[in-house]
Amino acid sequence: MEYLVSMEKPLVLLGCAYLSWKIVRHIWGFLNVEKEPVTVLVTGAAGQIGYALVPMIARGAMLGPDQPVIIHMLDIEPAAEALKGVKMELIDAAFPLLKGVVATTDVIEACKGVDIAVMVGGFPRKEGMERKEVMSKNVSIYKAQASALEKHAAPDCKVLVVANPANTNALILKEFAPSFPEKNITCLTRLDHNRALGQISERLNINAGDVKNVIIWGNHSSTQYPDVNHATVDTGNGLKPVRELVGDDCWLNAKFITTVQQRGADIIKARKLSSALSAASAACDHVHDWVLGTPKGTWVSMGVYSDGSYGVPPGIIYSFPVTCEKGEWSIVQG
Ligand SMILES: NC(=O)c1ccc[n+]([C@@H]2O[C@H](COP(=O)([O-])OP(=O)(O)OC[C@H]3O[C@@H](n4cnc5c(N)ncnc54)[C@H](O)[C@@H]3O)[C@@H](O)[C@H]2O)c1
Ligand SMILES: O=C(O)C[C@H](O)C(=O)O
Repeated sequence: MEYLVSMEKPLVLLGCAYLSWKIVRHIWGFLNVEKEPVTVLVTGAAGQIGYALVPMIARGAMLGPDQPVIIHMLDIEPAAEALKGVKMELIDAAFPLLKGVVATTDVIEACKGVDIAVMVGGFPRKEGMERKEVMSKNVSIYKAQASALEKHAAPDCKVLVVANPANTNALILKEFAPSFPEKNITCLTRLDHNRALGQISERLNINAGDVKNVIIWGNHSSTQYPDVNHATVDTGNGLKPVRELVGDDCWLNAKFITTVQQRGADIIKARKLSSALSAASAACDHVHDWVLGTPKGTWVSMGVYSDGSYGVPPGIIYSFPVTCEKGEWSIVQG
């Protein structure tokens, strides 16, 4: 009884604080007060992915339709003119959410105060190459840019590495920016995740939005393992396992897996250039879910720092199923 009486006051105070917070939020929304802009860095912004990505960010596809943004774009000197052109086009598109654009070849200016860094700068592979073959060129970029990010970005900056080999570049960034929280450095395997959703939806002739909970395990390379063992389809009449609906384990265990593993190479073969619009879209999905949260009952794939889950050696960047809440990812267990 005494215990309950002693708890009464703090509970009432907590209740009042919660109510006041709800009222302030309500009035804030009612007055339509604009949010503070979030600063997003895109490196390699004059390249193919950059060109597809920056308008998506400026339109709210990454951080939501009510979140103003400032975009910092970095590229190297030979691409400076092209970068200037991208800036001109961003201005010409008159995006209401876009509150500022910086286009620069100076890595320090680019990294200053950024809240989110999407690291696309680097060289893509050509037809017939594996992604690890661009390692010697690209890894040195990530060594050099790690310390600029560490020194000049916002302290809680979230980093998404897109440039290949993505897991390795993210690991290098983590090694060379030791004060960055490990949780803040991730790499893109959402493109592979979305490709898996796309293959299932094509096979079943349904909308990709009705398929969920595929998993990409491992590396953004041909060794990745696309897993449908827990994937489901929303049939409109409850969730059904993908395996049951597809009803063809031979396809799921062979062709489906190699198609997802080799999709990047197939696109290079067809386009003579590596994937760009799907990569940009996946980068938006990755950051969107990381910052704004994954829907209830849904996980996504992200290349994250391994904590030893599932027997994966700790300290490497590995793609796991994750859920996100309040800007933090956690590996789905079990
Ligand atoms: N993880 C994924 O799912 C995924 C998907 C598609 C592409 N990629 C990779 O993304 C990278 C970019 O692809 P792209 O098609 O946009 O290539 P791109 O060649 O069209 O553009 C890359 C840009 O990076 C710039 N750059 C080079 N060095 C730089 C540096 N030190 N700092 C800043 N910018 C620099 C280049 O000048 C160029 O403008 C490649 O490594 C590609 O393989 C990854
Ligand atoms: O395949 C590539 O080299 C580009 C990218 O990693 C992709 O998966 O499309």
